[in-house]
Order: sequence, then structure tokens, then C-alpha cells
Amino acid sequence: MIELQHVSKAFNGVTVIDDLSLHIARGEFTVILGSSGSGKSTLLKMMNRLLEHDSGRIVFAGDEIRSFRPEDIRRRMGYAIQSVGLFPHWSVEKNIATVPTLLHWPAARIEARVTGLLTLLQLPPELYRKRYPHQLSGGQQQRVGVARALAGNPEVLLMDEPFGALDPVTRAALQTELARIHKDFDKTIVLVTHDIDEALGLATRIVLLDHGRIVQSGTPLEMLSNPVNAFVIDFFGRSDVGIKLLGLQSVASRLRLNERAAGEPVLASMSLREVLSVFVERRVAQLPVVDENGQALGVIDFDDLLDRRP
Ligand SMILES: Nc1ncnc2c1ncn2[C@@H]1O[C@H](COP(=O)(O)OP(=O)(O)OP(=O)(O)O)[C@@H](O)[C@H]1O
Repeated sequence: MIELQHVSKAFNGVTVIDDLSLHIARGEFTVILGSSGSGKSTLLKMMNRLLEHDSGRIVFAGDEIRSFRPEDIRRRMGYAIQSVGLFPHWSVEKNIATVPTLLHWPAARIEARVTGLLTLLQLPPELYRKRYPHQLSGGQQQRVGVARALAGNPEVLLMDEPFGALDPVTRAALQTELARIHKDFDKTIVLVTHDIDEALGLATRIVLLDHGRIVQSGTPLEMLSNPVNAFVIDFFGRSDVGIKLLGLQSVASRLRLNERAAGEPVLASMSLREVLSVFVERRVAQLPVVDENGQALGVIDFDDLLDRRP
């Protein structure tokens, strides 16, 4: 879907992206991780030509990105950023409608699209469509920013710290919504963050940058279980890597079928990290496991947390 071939970029003679090659496949949720100044935002902005690359090639859907007209890029790639960038004198409705309006959609289609997106992002349309950005909380503004990025039904969603500066509860809720949008609408998403847990929770693939180069790229599990060097180990945190690994696996993966245990059941969809907490809190060795409908499935045993299966 997006292919970067030997791409470099310098500002004032200082190289920020250094001979970087990367293939982003259709439908993938790629998270670009790295410390401050490693080049994450620059990399993202070159993908939609907010910044021009100095050398190398960036190919989108078969063509070099420079050959696209700006309005075509805006239609095909949604862009959401931490500072949201909503137009302050425009209503929520008009903000979300930015790209559909540029594309000359009929008014009825735009109205239906705004209603659909507000509903998707859990902002009741009748309450929010006529409001102005200053009448929204920070989290609501970020939701509107995500809605605006999605409005033109882009093939790709580029997001630069879209949930930064939010409280943990709102952040978790928006992450859940984004994961749902990725799954339900089969979007290709590229998200920049420096939040390791956000990356591990959302990514199908993580790209770890340092000084404008890719140090390692792989699934969250690969990054944690097969780090290529000490930088990767340190970046993900030496001390709690085991806990993070448990966070990537579900109770369902360790289920003992056809066994039964007493007590309050846990959900099969829970992560092993969450169930570890339940084990410690309740001081038990086994917990009954149920599905989303409360149907008994089996048990999970404390010892099974040490299972070496990935
Ligand atoms: N327009 C610009 N002019 C000059 N230097 C720039 C410009 N934009 C970015 N840089 C520099 O390029 C480097 C990479 O910046 P970039 O914003 O891509 O990093 P980042 O990994 O996204 O950082 P952060 O996590 O702090 O947002 C930094 O050293 C930054 O100062």
C-alpha cells in the first residue's frame, strides 16, 4: 500500500530520516515508535506530502507520492494529530465535513456521513453537531479530529499522537474505538506514538526508529520476545517485559477445557496480564473461565501463565 525505498530527509543539513526502507501492507496497523526526535513525525508527514522527501522513493498504491494531486492525497489518506487542529470558528459538523465538502459530495450525503461518524465515535449527533470546538472537552475534540480524518472514507489513516494529552480512561476508550475501526472497516493505519503500551496494544506491526533509521520492525510479540539488540531491550523496558508479554496473550490461549473451578469467573478474552492481577488479588490457583455470554468454557491455572507457547 505504501512503500518507502531508501528515503532520506535532512533539515538544515542535519539528516533526520536516513536511507529508510519500509513496506506498509494494506490493512496493517503499523505503529511507529521511537524516542523524541527520532524522526517519527517526519516519517509520517512524508507519507502524505506534508513534507517532501529529499531522496529515495515513496510509492502509494503503485505511484510515486509526488505524482499525486494534493486533493487526491487528502481524499485517500486521512490525517489526525495530537493538537487536533480543528477550525475554531467552524461547527463540529463543518469540521468533520472538510474533506467531503472539498470533494463536492451532495449535502444529504455529507449530513448522513457526519451523523454516522459522530455516532461511531460516541458523540450523540443531536448534541454535538452544532457545537464549536471550544464547547468540547479535549477528549471530545480528539474524537472529532479522528472523525474528520475518517470522513472522506480514506484508504489510509495517518495519526500522529492522536490521543496524547488525554487522561488514561479517555485514552483507553479511544484506543478501543480505533482498534474497532481498524477491524470493522479494514483500514490501513499508521500511528506515531511514544507510548509503548499503546503500541503493543494496537499494532499488528511495530516499527522502532532511532536517529532516523529502523532498529527493528515486527509484531508486538516479536519485538518483546526476539529483540535484535540492547537498544530494543532497553526501549521496551528490561524489568517488566514479562508483564508486557502477558498483556499480549489472552486467557483463551491457556484454557483447560472440560475442567471446572469454583468462584467468580473471568472472561476468555481477558489478557493474561489482567488475569495475573486477579490471581494475586484472590490468592487462588485456578479460576473458572466463561465466554462473553457467560457460558462456562473451562479453567485457567496459575501455572499455565508460565507456558512457553507464544
Ligand atoms: N521543520 C523542521 N525544521 C528543522 N528541523 C526539524 C523540522 N521538523 C523536525 N525537525 C527536527 O527533526 C528531528 C526529528 O523530528 P520529528 O518531529 O520527526 O521527531 P519525533 O520522533 O516525531 O519526535 P517527538 O516524539 O518529540 O514528536 C528533530 O531533531 C527535529 O528537531
